[in-house]
Amino acid sequence: MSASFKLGIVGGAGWLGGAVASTALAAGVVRAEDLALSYRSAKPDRFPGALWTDDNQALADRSDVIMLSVRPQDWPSLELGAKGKLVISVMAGIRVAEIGEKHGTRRVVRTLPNAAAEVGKSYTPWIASGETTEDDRAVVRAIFDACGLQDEVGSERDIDYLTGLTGSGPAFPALLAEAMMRDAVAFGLSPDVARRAVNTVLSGTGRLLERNDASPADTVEAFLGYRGTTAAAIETMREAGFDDAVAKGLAAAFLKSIAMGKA
Ligand SMILES: NC(=O)C1=CN([C@@H]2O[C@H](COP(=O)(O)OP(=O)(O)OC[C@H]3O[C@@H](n4cnc5c(N)ncnc54)[C@H](OP(=O)(O)O)[C@@H]3O)[C@@H](O)[C@H]2O)C=CC1
Ligand SMILES: O=C(O)[C@@H]1CCC=N1
Repeated sequence: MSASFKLGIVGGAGWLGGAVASTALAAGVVRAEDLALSYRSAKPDRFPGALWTDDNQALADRSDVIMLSVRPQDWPSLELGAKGKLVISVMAGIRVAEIGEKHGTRRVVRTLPNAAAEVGKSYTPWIASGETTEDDRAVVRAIFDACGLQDEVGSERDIDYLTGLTGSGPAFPALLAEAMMRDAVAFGLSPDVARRAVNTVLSGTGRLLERNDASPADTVEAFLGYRGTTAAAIETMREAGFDDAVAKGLAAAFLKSIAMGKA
């Protein structure tokens, strides 16, 4: 990877673009003076030393690496020529070939980070077009190593699947937490106590899994082994269709990602 590169984030005012910028700056992957971000509505007041612009072409012209971080429905109207430069997309659904064709480059990387990029804990799968160089790959690895873990995967089909599994992934423990919290409040706990309890369960579980790097099946098995309260709960949840609901949800996300690419 070249020692420094100029990064331009289209849609950098948004959630994910801002999260990647913040994490990449904190990790020293990019310097503030080499960073440009574009906005559409309001100019944000963050990232001192970086350039904010509402001119996407000016951003592209001053950047070596252009990250596309607008919502997929906003991408068709985005006017931006990248003239053979490295374009990294974080957009759900949009295919490598379409991105290359629209922006005039064959150096395209399609990634799918998640919201935990904000705290350096994203999982980011990615796939590169044929003309992407080893230096380009090093840039992608540097940015997304700073955001958490990254893997180059074998097919866009894998990206479509992982869009649900890990791109949407943080929403699923949040969904479980919301259901747990609603149950706790219905039981009679105060919302404050319920929220502290449930959030602590989630963050504590994340830390445990990270430290032990255990297989989830081993973790569940260890809890089932007590034949106590946890086994009573897990077996009842499974009988009520827990595993099936998860599989159906992931299948819906996979199909949605494919459909978004065809729209
Ligand atoms: N958030 C997440 O967890 C994840 C998101 N993604 C992908 O990341 C992309 C961005 O998502 P996210 O950050 O959450 O969405 P946001 O809506 O938070 O951010 C998108 C930003 O793009 C801006 N924008 C839209 N059009 C333009 C334009 N032409 N020029 C400049 N800025 C523009 C929007 O401005 P305005 O304020 O005017 O709308 C907004 O600030 C999406 O494609 C999504 O699929 C992928 C994985 C996870
Ligand atoms: O829900 C979405 O479409 C985006 C992509 C993955 C997470 N958020």
